[in-house]
Amino acid sequence: MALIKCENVSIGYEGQMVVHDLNFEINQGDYLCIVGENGSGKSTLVKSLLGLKNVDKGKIVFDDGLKQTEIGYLPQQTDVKKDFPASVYEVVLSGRLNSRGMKPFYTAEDKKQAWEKMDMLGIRDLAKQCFRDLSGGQRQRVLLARALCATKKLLLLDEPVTGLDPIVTAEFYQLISRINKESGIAVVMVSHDIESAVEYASHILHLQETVLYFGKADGYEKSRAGKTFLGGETHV
Ligand SMILES: Nc1ncnc2c1ncn2[C@@H]1O[C@H](COP(=O)(O)OP(=O)(O)OP(=O)(O)O)[C@@H](O)[C@H]1O
Repeated sequence: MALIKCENVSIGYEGQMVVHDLNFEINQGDYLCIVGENGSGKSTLVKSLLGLKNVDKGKIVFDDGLKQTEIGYLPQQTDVKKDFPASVYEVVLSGRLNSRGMKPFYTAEDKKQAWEKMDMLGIRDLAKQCFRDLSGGQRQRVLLARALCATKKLLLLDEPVTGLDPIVTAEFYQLISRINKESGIAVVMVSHDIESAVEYASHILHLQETVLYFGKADGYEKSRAGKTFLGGETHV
């Protein structure tokens, strides 16, 4: 059973459709990269997957016990307050907010999860440091640990490597790949880095108003959309 199934989904702003007739699904353990030109509707789709924006037509079905509030989300860097005056530990722990319900304090389990995720991402030593003093790569690890605190099933990452240098970018991709393979958490990543998308992802969703390609990553290179996009042309 799919974790998320989009059935004939159209989404727009004030009646003006940005994407239409989207059909695709995300299953447990998948690593889906959403690619497409600037303005093709990737972030709009992400907002709807997170329940922050209603769809205008069709429906998004959540299954396999996944609740929308249990998606671990790593936002675009432009949406992150980089001067946030909190420690790394506090930022990671805040990933537990959604699962806490109305409880006023973090539980021992919340704290255990935060330390576990920091260990998993190799950032335990940074726990007491202020988030705003970190490098871009360290900050992304912290935000990834926070996203992991929020989910057991699905990570949603919106352009997570923007602004990172090539070495840190490669490390970040390997980290995501390891989490996906070892813990079976499904990954949905919006990316402009099409070559890495094909290298690491299991599936590709190419958007341009509608779905130009949805399927296995290894079939994408041979598809018309893939050949054009990978070849550097912009329109299919
Ligand atoms: N709040 C909004 N109100 C009106 N139009 C919007 C709003 N947000 C986005 N749009 C429009 O929707 C279209 C899709 O934008 P979106 O940000 O989803 O694209 P994207 O594929 O994520 O782009 P990028 O690759 O540049 O991040 C664009 O034409 C954009 O101008």
